[in-house]
Amino acid sequence: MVDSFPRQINFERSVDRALSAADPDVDEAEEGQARYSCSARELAVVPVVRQIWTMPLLVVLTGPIAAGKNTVADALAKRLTDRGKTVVVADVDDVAAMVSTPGAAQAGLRFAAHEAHGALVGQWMRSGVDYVVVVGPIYTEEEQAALTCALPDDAVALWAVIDATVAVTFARAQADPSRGLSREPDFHHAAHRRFRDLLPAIPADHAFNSEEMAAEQIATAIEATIGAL
Ligand SMILES: Nc1ncnc2c1ncn2[C@@H]1O[C@H](COP(=O)(O)OS(=O)(=O)O)[C@@H](OP(=O)(O)O)[C@H]1O
Ligand SMILES: Nc1ncnc2c1ncn2[C@@H]1O[C@H](COP(=O)(O)OP(=O)(O)O)[C@@H](O)[C@H]1O
Repeated sequence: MVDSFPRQINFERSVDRALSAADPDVDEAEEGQARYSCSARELAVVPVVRQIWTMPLLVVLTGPIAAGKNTVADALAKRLTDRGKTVVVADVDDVAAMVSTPGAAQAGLRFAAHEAHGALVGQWMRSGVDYVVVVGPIYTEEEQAALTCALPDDAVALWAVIDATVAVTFARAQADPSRGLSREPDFHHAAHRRFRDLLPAIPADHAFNSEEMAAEQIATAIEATIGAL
């Protein structure tokens, strides 16, 4: 069973960082402005938030193979586009699939695919879209850095883990004839173990158990979180 464990949201870290950089005296000023309905600290947030919101919000969906990341990404994208938002969905595997036969892994280009994906996402984060939804096995610190190092300064990211037990993910993979490697027991279990071992180092703001929540429910919960930011 997987708990839902909200952790510190990166957005809050970004605002705090920007606030302290913007005005070191803001706490003192706040004292003198207490009679106004907006404190100096709240007023100082306005330009910071405006600066942050001129760029897309990044939503990162990671988790084990067949946990439901792509299904949730599609459901979230549909919900957002139904509200008139523009959404880019960028899956690491789609970039890895650009390496022709025998493929990225055999050619030793799996990590290069993460770096190319990071560069691509970095460019989309400088475009006029409203949301960039990233999907992929972004587990290690190096895989995380391949994504985050190309982001604009002050990019705001919400990280969500979509999780399920290996018994369930393996059954799902087995049931999908369009899958290749991930239907093989040894590969699937080793990849799942890698995720499980690295999970504590993933900067997850939320984790969702796709055995307990339908994809639509998970997408709704993520949409509510980003709506509240
Ligand atoms: N080398 C390597 N290391 C780690 N993870 C890997 C690797 N190769 C494939 N994958 C993950 O396996 C999923 C895709 O497998 P498939 O069976 O659908 O296709 S394929 O055989 O890779 O073409 C897909 O995960 P999901 O998107 O979660 O299903 C890939 O991220
Ligand atoms: N709650 C759920 N959320 C997302 N996918 C689910 C859920 N329950 C079952 N699934 C199924 O799991 C399978 C794997 O989903 P997929 O999105 O391809 O996983 P991933 O992208 O993590 O490899 C799909 O057949 C999907 O319909």
